[in-house]
Amino acid sequence: MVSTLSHIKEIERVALGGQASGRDTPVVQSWLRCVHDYQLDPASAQEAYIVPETTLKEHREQAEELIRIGRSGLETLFNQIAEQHYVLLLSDARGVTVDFMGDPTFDNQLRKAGLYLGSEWSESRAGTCAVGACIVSGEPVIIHQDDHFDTSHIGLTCTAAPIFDTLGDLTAVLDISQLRSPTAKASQQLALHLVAATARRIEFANLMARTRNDWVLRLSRSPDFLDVDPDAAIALDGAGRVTGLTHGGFNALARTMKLTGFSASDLIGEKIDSFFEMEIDDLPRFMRGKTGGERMLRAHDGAVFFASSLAPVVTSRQAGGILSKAQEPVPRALRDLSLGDPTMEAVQAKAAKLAGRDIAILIQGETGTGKEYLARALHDSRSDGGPFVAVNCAAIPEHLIESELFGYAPGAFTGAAPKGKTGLIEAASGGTLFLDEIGDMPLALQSRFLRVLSEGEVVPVGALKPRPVRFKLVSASHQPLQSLIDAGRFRADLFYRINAATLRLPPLKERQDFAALVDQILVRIGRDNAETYRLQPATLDALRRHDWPGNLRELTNTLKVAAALSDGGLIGPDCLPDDLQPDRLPHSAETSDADALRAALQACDNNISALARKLGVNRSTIHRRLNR
Ligand SMILES: Nc1ncnc2c1ncn2[C@@H]1O[C@H](COP(=O)(O)OP(=O)(O)OP(=O)(O)O)[C@@H](O)[C@H]1O
Repeated sequence: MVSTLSHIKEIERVALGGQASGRDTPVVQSWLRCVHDYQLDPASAQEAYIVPETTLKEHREQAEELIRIGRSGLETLFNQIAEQHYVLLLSDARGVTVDFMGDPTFDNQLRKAGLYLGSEWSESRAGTCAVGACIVSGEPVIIHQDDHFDTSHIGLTCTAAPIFDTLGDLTAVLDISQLRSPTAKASQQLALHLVAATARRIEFANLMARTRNDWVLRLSRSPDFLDVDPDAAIALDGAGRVTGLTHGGFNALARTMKLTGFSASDLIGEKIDSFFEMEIDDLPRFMRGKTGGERMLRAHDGAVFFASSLAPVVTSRQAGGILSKAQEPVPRALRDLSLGDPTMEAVQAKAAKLAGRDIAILIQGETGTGKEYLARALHDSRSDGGPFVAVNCAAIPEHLIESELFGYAPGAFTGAAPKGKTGLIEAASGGTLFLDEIGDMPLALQSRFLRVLSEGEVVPVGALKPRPVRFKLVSASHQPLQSLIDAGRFRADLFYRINAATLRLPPLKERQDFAALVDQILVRIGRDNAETYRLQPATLDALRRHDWPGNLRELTNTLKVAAALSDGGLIGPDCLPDDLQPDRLPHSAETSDADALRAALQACDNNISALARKLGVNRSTIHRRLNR
């Protein structure tokens, strides 16, 4: 084994841009994050950290279902490896070990080494380690002996694989570790294979437990293990839309689309026939008992899989979208979010699960898609209340944003209020801090904010003492933060802190519940004006044809104006702005040709005004069409 000193020197050399001697790329990347992002010092050894009993209880409660579902997989794995003196850790997405199996004879040594229940293996605390590196990269990884950053851990060998939930978010990490191991890293390849296979099985068990009302399509490249240990699994609703998937399922679908840079949640709601040469009615064809040949399934990119389908356990569909895919009740504040759009239903189900948890949420979506609306709904769903403080990082001038966010001490600078000022971060303590357009936060403030998140304290400008703060963080951005990171304008470590889970709002023009949304907004406007509004069919047609670059905000404003211009609450197309005016008759079947137009006119006793009223267009439009 290498000496402590040479290990420290190697990390320092790598941090200064030097070559690493035969290290794997994930190890080098993690070392660089430790030095540059978390400012860890390789020369200062920190023993493993075990969280206090009460904190562990909270983490275990949050991971309770996963622990239950994963238990049999963990036991099987442990039986395979216990003789080699491996221990097994299941950590949550924050790196805290919530389940553990090891040989009790070595309890003391294992506890001291941090291979124990409650140990925290986040990268920012423990330095390069398998659990931490796996949380950051989302990939299986071996961190062997002096791959570890901290010299306290360089005796250990640790191998970890991620576990993703059915909507594609990393929810846990499975790790197996040994106190002592052969020097060669290659000795751990079998361990890597075992953790990755167990993680895959846990994801599958989780998908099966959560999608009892749906079909499950299992896929493998070979027919032999298709029914017992498939490579991938995808849950589908009665209309053939994706409602959940394992990580293997995500990879399989992503490969058929030949797309990169998108996440599993982008695939939720997509129809299965956009990936494979099959319809929903073909699912029974792939059930058990069919021959291998009958179960072949071709993807649109030409790849061939063996497919096996499982019918829903409960066939009655829940009406109204009030129950999420996991059959958890959706809190009242989140119920209005989707009126039948599959993508929004997935967002709603995910939001319902996240709302009560202390998990930092990032909402992505074009301008006006309802990011703040969703942030507030998440806040209103929490039983512990507290203030909701919304800050638009793009709207505050750069020279003011620091004092606005952090506050300042009395006399901190010329022109400051004599009593000082409480910052918005502190004002959100006990509630929710909503940071809109977080991509516009200046870089220097990003580092300060990162410290607030890691230490749970805020230091106002000019103040000497930090003040404790505890808030739920919801951030939003209309720009893809990954591209800001690539451009050096956003810190990657802050990105990981604010983005424990992502909710992605679809643009309005892609929503399938458009008409219901229009109705809902009109009911709200009607309530404010003590009026009842109705739309002429042609008005809805015109609304549907518009592109809505301003999304829900533009739609809400358009409907407010249209309601104000309506006569007796009936909204005709003439109440819409110029760019939405139908310049020709609607393309409906009855009016698309001359015969249909004549028939429609006759039905109105050849009264052009009556036909124009019925179709919701101007009389001049009818005249123009008749002339043509
Ligand atoms: N689910 C919804 N149902 C009805 N109206 C909504 C919904 N979501 C948002 N709105 C309305 O759309 C408008 C824009 O919403 P919001 O401000 O939340 O969007 P945003 O994405 O935060 O916008 P920006 O990117 O400009 O900050 C608001 O008037 C809001 O009331």
